[in-house]
Amino acid sequence: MTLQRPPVNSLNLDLLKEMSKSLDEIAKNKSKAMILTSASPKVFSAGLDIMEMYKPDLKRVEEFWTTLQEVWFKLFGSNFITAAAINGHAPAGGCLLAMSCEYRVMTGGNFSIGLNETALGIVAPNWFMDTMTNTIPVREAEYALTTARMFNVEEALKVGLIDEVATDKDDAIAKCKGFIGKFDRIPALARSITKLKMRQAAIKRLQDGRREDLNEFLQFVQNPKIQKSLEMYIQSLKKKA
Ligand SMILES: CCCCC/C=C\CCCC/C=C/C(=O)SCCNC(=O)CCNC(=O)[C@H](O)C(C)(C)COP(=O)(O)OP(=O)(O)OC[C@H]1O[C@@H](n2cnc3c(N)ncnc32)[C@H](O)[C@@H]1OP(=O)(O)O
Repeated sequence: MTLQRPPVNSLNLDLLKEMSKSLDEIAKNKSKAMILTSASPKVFSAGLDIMEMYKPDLKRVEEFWTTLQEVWFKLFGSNFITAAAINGHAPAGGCLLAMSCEYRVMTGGNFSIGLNETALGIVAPNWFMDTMTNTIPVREAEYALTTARMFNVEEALKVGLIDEVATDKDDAIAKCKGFIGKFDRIPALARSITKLKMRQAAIKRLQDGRREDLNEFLQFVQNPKIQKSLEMYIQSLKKKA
């Protein structure tokens, strides 16, 4: 699955809906595996589209958040094998997508990956945190989340946020295929049940608290102080360009 929403693959409602549909198709056509990557030469995904949260239409922003939850359920909780070929920056929601896969290969270069929410004055939702603690040790996750740490490729490899480094996108995809090939001699049902048991607690936590999570998000986007911060953040991104 190749993310292709220039310039930075920010996750807006339309892209999330497309992803959700594609994940359904992959599950339905009984694909063995999926590799998630990006068509951009330098950004895997810039995370959630800030414009979806800035001065939002309430009905749309509710659909936006529930679709994001759905994409996470379908990706994190998939039966099929998942790997991410991370060929560029992966902040926040971009990092969430990568961590929701079972294996991550990142191309070398001046790219970064991490959950930077606290730097924006935002608290990452529990399921973002659960996805991180499913990937790297709890102590490292707490440190990274509280300090909004963006890891460079070497740091990400050292902490286990990524599994391998690749020279370029083709190499990243080849390495993801290498990971997928490891399952050729492992019974598929045993593999998928084991994966889902490992992920069950995080999945159940969001299933049980899904409405509450949505309400927290809706309160968050309607808070005037948050709106002011988002406005300043958007300006800072635009000034940079
Ligand atoms: C107690 C419970 C509380 C509950 C609270 C509930 C929920 C809140 C949690 C929400 C969780 C949030 C998750 C997120 O994902 S927020 C998004 C975070 N993402 C970022 O901070 C990344 C920002 N972007 C960048 O750092 C860079 O763009 C880059 C990805 C490193 C790529 O750099 P570069 O190639 O140099 O591109 P530009 O910076 O020049 O950007 C090109 C244009 O794209 C626009 N842009 C960039 N990122 C975004 C984005 N995330 N959303 C929308 N638009 C974005 C940028 O403004 C440029 O636009 P322009 O061409 O019009 O100037």
